[in-house]
Amino acid sequence: MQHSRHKVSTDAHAPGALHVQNARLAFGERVLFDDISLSLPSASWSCLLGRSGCGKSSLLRLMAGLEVSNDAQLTLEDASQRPWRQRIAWMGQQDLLLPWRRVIDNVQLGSTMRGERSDPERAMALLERTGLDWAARRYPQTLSGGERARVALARTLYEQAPLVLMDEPFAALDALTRLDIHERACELLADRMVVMVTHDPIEALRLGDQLLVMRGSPARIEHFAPPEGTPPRHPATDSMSRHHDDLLKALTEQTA
Ligand SMILES: Nc1ncnc2c1ncn2[C@@H]1O[C@H](COP(=O)(O)OP(=O)(O)OP(=O)(O)O)[C@@H](O)[C@H]1O
Repeated sequence: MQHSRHKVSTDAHAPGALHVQNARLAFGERVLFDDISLSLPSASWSCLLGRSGCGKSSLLRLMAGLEVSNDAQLTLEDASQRPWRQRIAWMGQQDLLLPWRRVIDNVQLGSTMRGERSDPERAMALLERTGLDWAARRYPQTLSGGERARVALARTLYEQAPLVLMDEPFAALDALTRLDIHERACELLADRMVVMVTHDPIEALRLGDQLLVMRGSPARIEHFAPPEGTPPRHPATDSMSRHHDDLLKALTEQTA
């Protein structure tokens, strides 16, 4: 499959970069993280990894404006100074497809829920691009897990949001289906800024322009150099194996 992801500059000052600044989140006495700042270059994937419970999903939710703690803060800013909250799409581990709506109606769900006019032609074009045009009139429960994940991807793309936040979106899929959806997601999201939480180092090494390892308490973010080459990188190369070993070491090392 062809994909159009060009080499991404991870220069924080590159035009179009989005800056996450002064992120802080505490639940009562427990400070999950404090003063985290990072930059998301335009048209790039940033993969967020770290031990279970370190705060990855919480940081993502905070970016999406979904975090509920009273002690939470974060600034999202780019050169345009336009507000970001309305320009974010979310894709989680559960596909959340409504079983009583046909696939094409699930793709257009966002506009339906906002009371906006739907665009069935665009929804259909997205289903074609995810290889699911044949399933447009079907109901979600008649599809496989991988097909449902592709519908969820089409629904995310339908939103046309420049920032896409993904919380382990492919975790429930088997390894081969995951490799296939990596290729599709990489091509289809090539022009977006993606932040993806994942537990899978291979997934991060395959897709990430930027690898962010979260660790410590309160958690900090450390940058881990991605393998050479343009995503989606082939999973079985010497370079991938080396980076995999190093990334696992970084993930399992205790911080001082
Ligand atoms: N609303 C909440 N109130 C209190 N504690 C919370 C709340 N939400 C999350 N936490 C705690 O914050 C910590 C971080 O949770 P979070 O889901 O962000 O971790 P994570 O790194 O995504 O973990 P995992 O990889 O297991 O999904 C956990 O210890 C969790 O119990």
